Amino acid sequence: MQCVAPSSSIGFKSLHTVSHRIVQPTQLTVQCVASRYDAGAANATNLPLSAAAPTTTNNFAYGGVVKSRTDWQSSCAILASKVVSQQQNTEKSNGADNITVVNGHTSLDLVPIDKLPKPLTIADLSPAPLHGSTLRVAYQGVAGAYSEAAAGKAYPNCEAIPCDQFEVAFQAVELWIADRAVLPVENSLGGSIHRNYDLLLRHRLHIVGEVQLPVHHCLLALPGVRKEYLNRVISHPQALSQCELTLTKLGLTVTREAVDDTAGAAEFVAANNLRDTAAIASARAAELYGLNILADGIQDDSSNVTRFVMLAREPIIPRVDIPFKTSIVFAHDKGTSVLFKVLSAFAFRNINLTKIESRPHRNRPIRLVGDENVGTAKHFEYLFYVDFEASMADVRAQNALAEVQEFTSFLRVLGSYPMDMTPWSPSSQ
Ligand SMILES: O=C(O)C(=O)Cc1ccccc1
Repeated sequence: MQCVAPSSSIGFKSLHTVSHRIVQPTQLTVQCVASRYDAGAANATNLPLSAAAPTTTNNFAYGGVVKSRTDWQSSCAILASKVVSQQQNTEKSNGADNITVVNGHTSLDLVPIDKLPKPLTIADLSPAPLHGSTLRVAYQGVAGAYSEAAAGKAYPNCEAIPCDQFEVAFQAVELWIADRAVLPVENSLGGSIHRNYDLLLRHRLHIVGEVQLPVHHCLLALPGVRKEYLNRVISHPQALSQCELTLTKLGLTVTREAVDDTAGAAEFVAANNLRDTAAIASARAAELYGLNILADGIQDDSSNVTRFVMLAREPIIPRVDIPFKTSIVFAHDKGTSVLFKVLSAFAFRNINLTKIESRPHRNRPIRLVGDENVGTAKHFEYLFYVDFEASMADVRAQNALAEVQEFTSFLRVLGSYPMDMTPWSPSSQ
């Protein structure tokens, strides 16, 4: 995996003077910092993309399974037109003048059979980047963040693009600066990352994949610093909570401070030469920012794993020949036992649920239930996020969702995507 910013927008500045503020949401820029620590890390220490203002897209107007199906149909149509144009090219190549069309270029040379372009398979039918062949994957954080590792696991030869906020990673995809965004959504120790679920709703990106990444935390400090010198530990809030017990066991009952990402914490310690502060981050972050590993594997549970989802502008075509998962979000409609009815729609079809999560419904916080005799009862309104093990190409899933729609006031399919089936092994990530 490469860790570079798009070359058109790279600017070299010193770590202390660089400004990477975006003036308008439509003018995302990337700046690359020549590393103070070592020349080899220069690529890896790109300053993240940043944004001035969050978008205010209202996804509720867009929600609904019918709309999502329409989306699928329109992307199928686009992809079908790609296939047709490929067929037309092939037909051209079989024409009387024997001109072969290879990757859009015509050639009068005879091409050996093994060099002919391979036919498209269903796996090719995900939108390809328009500029060159390297997939650009936006993640929140700086080089050495776990999200960067997740991007590399999902797309081994990708170009990872650091962003200073998740909002920016989303916008980078929406504005075609990146092809995918990677987003941590839940952790085996810390539970769901709620803010990121809210982001999924506020944007129109589709989940096109997932990866589960074993997370191995290290306690990092400047060379020569010992545990006894520390009076502060900084990291991403999830990392701090995943290491809480171990930190206490190590005698580190010092102040904890939350920062945006683990590798950013390591970079901060190094850049500011902080001899009283340690960071919780990966071994790779230690290497990149010239820090020592004071303690290795400090997560409270060795089976610490984080689930990330991959987001794209277009959905992928769902398949039934490999295990697929589908993620949906819905809101209650009027009536009783709505959640029971919704979950039964899956249970009766033997569709396994892998996740259910409720979040307060921000746009409609309260539901009034009138009763003339007693008064007006008020309930909180919730959005429910459900993941189930079936593809949207599976008729069981289609029927279940048609039924779910009857009981819900809002339903959106966030994506139907291949399940991460890699064997589980705690790693040294
Ligand atoms: O901060 C990071 O490195 C992230 O990618 C977020 C995160 C934090 C802790 C565990 C997994 C992911």
